[in-house]
Amino acid sequence: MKALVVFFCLSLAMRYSTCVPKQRRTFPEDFIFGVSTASYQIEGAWNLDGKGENIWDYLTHNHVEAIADLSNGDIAADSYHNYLRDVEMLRELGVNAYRFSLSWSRILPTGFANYINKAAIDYYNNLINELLKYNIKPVVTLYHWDLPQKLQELGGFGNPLIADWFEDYARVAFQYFGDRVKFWITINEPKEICLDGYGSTAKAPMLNASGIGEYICAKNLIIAHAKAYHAYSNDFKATQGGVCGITFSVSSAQPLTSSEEDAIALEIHNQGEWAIYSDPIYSKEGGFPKEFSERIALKSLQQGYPRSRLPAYTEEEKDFVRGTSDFFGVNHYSGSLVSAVTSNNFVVPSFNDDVGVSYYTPEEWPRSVSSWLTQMPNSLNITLTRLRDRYDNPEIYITENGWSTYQGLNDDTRVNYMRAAWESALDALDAGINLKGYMAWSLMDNFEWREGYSERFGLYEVDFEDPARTRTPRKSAFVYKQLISTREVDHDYDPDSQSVMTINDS
Ligand SMILES: C[C@H]1O[C@@H](Oc2ccc([N+](=O)[O-])cc2)[C@H](O)[C@@H](O)[C@H]1O
Repeated sequence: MKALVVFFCLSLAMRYSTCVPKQRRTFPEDFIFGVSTASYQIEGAWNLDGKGENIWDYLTHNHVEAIADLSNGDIAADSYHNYLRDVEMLRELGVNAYRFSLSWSRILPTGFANYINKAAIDYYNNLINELLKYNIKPVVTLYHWDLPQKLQELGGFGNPLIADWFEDYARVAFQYFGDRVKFWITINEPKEICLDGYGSTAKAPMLNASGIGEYICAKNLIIAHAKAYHAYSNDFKATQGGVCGITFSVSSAQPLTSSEEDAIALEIHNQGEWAIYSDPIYSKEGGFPKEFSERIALKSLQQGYPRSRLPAYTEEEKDFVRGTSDFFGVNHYSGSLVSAVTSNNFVVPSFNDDVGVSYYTPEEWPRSVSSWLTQMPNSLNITLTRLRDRYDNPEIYITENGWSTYQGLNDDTRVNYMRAAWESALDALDAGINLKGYMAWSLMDNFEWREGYSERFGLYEVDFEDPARTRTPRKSAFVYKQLISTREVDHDYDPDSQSVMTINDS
């Protein structure tokens, strides 16, 4: 009888794929499930207990109009005072990792390592100890965009000395927290720091040195990362036994057509968007990607510059940087189709003009409330496959992945997006991609940079009108909790967004 049913189902399945129950696949036992946040976006306490000013404090206080809702991160989710509740939320979700960042200017108020702020050390020690009490692995980012303002006034990532300043800061972090922190991420998203902050006005410090600033930053930043990596591996790794790496934002891109021109456009896009940051570390050749470098060199000459706007890596620098990461951190959100056909209406010089491609997102792809974030089918797997093929299957952690909504607890669009991402991650695992963990962005609503609080990325909603900054789980929080406890994606599970979260500590 059973055989008959299976036969009946299988033959029908050829026409109606829904007849056969979808096979549930399982994430590996040792898979890391976490959530991510960043210091400026959640901590608040912008000037308490000796913290120094950073570039987001400076921007939001001196150019109020730069933020969509005229807000700032002065209080944000007030995690400086609410970290115990934050850890309680992590226990509710059942995650085994929490990615957060250290505020450089809280630890070193001047930016330099001449003076260490004890209150900052106490704050992060308390948070780390609370996490470890519940077996939650601290995944610590040293730099998530909040540069001390004093260092910005000295040029920030435009000044090659940033590499020394960053190494000094990293050493302080390793020294004070490395006995308990075993997973370090030096820098979050080089592209957003350099292109948005130095090549345009999308993020602080809004330098807008278009076509030049982003490339100077690209090299200085990666050398800074490498200095911190070497400091860790030379002086801390043997005794502390952790890993150290870096995280890139890598969106998903496919060619719009099967033409050779679009294939070339896709490769140039990939080189410009992320490989100019990751090739120096992960490619065998080292240094900036060849075609992109040649393209900028040629354009620079045509534009009358006596040398390329993209600074070169010396052979010594290439050797210093190559191999400086124990894993590949990926922040993945969105995707698009890339075409060689462009309007050529770009500012000159600029990164957009240098890349010279155009982007298309089909109408049917779901859209979030963020202009840049759409749900491309199978996008995570496309991205991970590309990284596997380019860099010989490195160990990969998804360090951010998430979706924005407006305020409200019923976040079905986020649930759909995350389930699709998890299925895509399972596809990647099935294909032998060396994926070790997934961290959702974000644990809770927070200050979304120039969008302020108008775009919400939290699994937990934060009431920013409430002085207590009450946190309430959204539907997606329950769905993520279900995924973590079963390690399977259950598309039928439909939690009531008002249900109460419980803690099942093991
Ligand atoms: C929502 C989070 O975005 C991260 O940054 C970005 C920005 C843009 C893209 N993109 O694909 O265009 C990806 C990631 C950021 O790291 C985090 O802080 C959040 O703001």
